[in-house]
Amino acid sequence: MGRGLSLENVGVRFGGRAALDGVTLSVRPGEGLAVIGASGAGKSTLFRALTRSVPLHSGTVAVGGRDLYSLSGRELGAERRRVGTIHQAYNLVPQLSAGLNAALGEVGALGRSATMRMLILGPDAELARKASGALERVGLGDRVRARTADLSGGQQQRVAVARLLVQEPGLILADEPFAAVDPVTSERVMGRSWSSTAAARRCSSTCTTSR
Ligand SMILES: Nc1ncnc2c1ncn2[C@@H]1O[C@H](COP(=O)(O)OP(=O)(O)OP(=O)(O)O)[C@@H](O)[C@H]1O
Repeated sequence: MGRGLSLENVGVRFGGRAALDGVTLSVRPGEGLAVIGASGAGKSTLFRALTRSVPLHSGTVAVGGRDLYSLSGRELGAERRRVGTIHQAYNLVPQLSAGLNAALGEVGALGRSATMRMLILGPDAELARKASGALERVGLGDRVRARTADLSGGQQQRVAVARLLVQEPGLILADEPFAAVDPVTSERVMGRSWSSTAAARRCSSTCTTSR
């Protein structure tokens, strides 16, 4: 497939035990896919296979028509900028405001000195607008200046989603992005921020959506 995500016969083993075996699926641009399964079924392992953080025992993972596991370090860096991920640990900076945390989504595209300037002086007007727009989309438009540590767990999780939206990734990979968010809010955030397919709206566990 030209664009989107495609897995063919993917297998991952830990110490000889199969955590994934023969996983084949594809997600076209604009589609969302939720992966739901029992504890220990391999959802997080699938997420790690999609981010190339575990070696494959078999099969291929292609993103945008390119085999993810055959990319060089440099190519992978460029590819990672197109792929946004949300982990179960949100990795926010608690002392910084929600707005600045959301703006940090842009860091991959900024150089080191521009990042330092942003941390010292704050984001420029355009990035600040982008960050508050993303916070608005996750229902936190009124908390842009709030210290992230003072937000609830679910609000912090939404800040992590906003940071991802700032990246404007071509592909979003998320491992339980709404574990700490109530169903009504997660439905609203999904509806505003992600692909509006029924599958994406139902996504509550590990999910992928590509645009
Ligand atoms: N680093 C590892 N070393 C050894 N075994 C592992 C490792 N990571 C995962 N596993 C095993 O792989 C299987 C799948 O684990 P995984 O974390 O992917 O499950 P999950 O579906 O995400 O579970 P949960 O919903 O409980 O988070 C489990 O049997 C687990 O013990």
